[in-house]
Amino acid sequence: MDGKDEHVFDAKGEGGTVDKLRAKQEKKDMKKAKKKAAKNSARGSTEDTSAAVSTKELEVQEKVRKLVNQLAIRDAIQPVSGSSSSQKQKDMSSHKFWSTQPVPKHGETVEDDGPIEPNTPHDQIRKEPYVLPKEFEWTTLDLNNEPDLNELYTLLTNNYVEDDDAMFRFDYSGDFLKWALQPPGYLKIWHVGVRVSSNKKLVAFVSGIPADIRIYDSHQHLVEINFLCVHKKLRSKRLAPVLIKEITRRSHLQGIFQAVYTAGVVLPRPIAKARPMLKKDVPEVRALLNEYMSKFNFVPVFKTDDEVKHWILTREGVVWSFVVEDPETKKVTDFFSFYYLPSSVIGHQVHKTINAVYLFYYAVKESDEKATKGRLQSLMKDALILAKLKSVDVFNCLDLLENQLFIEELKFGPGDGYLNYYMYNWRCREMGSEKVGVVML
Ligand SMILES: CCCCCCCCCCCCCC(=O)SCCNC(=O)CCNC(=O)[C@H](O)C(C)(C)COP(=O)(O)OP(=O)(O)OC[C@H]1O[C@@H](n2cnc3c(N)ncnc32)[C@H](O)[C@@H]1OP(=O)(O)O
Repeated sequence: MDGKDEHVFDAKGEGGTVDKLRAKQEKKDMKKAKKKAAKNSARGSTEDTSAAVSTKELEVQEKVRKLVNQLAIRDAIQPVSGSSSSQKQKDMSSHKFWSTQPVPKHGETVEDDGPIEPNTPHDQIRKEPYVLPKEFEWTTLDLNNEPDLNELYTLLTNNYVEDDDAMFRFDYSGDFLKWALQPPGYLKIWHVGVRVSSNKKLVAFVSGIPADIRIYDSHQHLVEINFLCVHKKLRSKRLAPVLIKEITRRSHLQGIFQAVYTAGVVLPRPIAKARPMLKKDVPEVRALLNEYMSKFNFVPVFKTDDEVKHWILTREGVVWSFVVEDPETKKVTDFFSFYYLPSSVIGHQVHKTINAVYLFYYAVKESDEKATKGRLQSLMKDALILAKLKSVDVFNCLDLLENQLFIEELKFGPGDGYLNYYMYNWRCREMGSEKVGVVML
């Protein structure tokens, strides 16, 4: 790492609440966009004039972009094919890091399921953190501490996942991050950050949360890895492998040797019957969800009501859940949920944010596919209407669970990318997306 990096990180203190930081970021983006517009203006018109003249045109362009790009970020995470370097599958020998890890190799045929390497005995697990380049130091973030949360928000909002054209970047809110990273049983030591030693600026992060998963017939208590992020100015310096090794070490110390991660992306019932899920619905929703999940091969196992309360129950501005109950028995028959994850529009003069929601967990209770299809279509229509009422621009979903039963009929625009699901230190047979029930944030 050369001395230039330290210079770059002579950051001014970035205090304030997450909202203030967001406003500050928007101001910064606006300034940048204006500068860019002035630079691009062929006639050399002033910044204000060029903005005024192009506003209408930009709005039209934006509408089209919204439609075309609603799935672009997902594609950026893991595109199917194409010419950009991020889209190419490297051969195993050129994966300097991944070729050393217990993961199945490209092209390997897997016929049986099980760990790839045995658990390391506790006394053989490295006790000291991995060594970072000398300018950096490890930090454990405390997300209940406002400054730590703000720093994480700032790092991610400026450096996390973008689409290929660098037009949009995920903008996870502080509340969302707390929800995603503090489920029941979470461990602070799995919120791993890297700071510049000289000025303590947070420049990289990776997180783990505990999760229970069933994959085929195997129930596992494992770690779910997410929010791996390295500051843009520090890319391609092999910091990511050190972060991954460190979160692996911290998982091993807790006796956990498997991980899951992704890389890359209504029936004739009126809306009035899909009422917000209440605390009292938690036990029924848990039972319904676990039962519904039994059809799939790779699913979360909600062991306690607390987990359902944490993950599914509505938190305004983060996640919404609705249940349908039988008017006579008052039993919950179906439920669905979606989470709110806006994307920043990078450097645009007019539009700052795309308000997007993503379909999260749902369950329906029907005996055959035809009935399930009708039921799901009706439920998802309700979900779309409810999202619209919340001023959402885009409703996204993947093609996992039974989403194929409504995607076409409800006119979802197809994406052309895939979100790849991975298991660490676990070999298992491949499965189609219709067998996947795990939804990751
Ligand atoms: C038992 C417990 C186990 C726990 C651990 C389980 C595994 C968890 C795995 C992590 C799950 C994360 C889940 C999420 O959060 S997915 C979200 C990932 N984050 C982003 O896309 C945000 C924007 N990008 C960045 O911040 C950086 O580009 C990142 C940090 C992604 C890489 O930084 P950088 O660009 O500066 O690269 P480098 O020079 O340091 O390192 C290059 C090496 O890193 C490999 N690489 C690149 N991207 C990813 C990626 N998304 N997953 C795994 N590996 C990745 C790459 O193939 C190469 O290795 P190899 O090809 O030479 O071998």
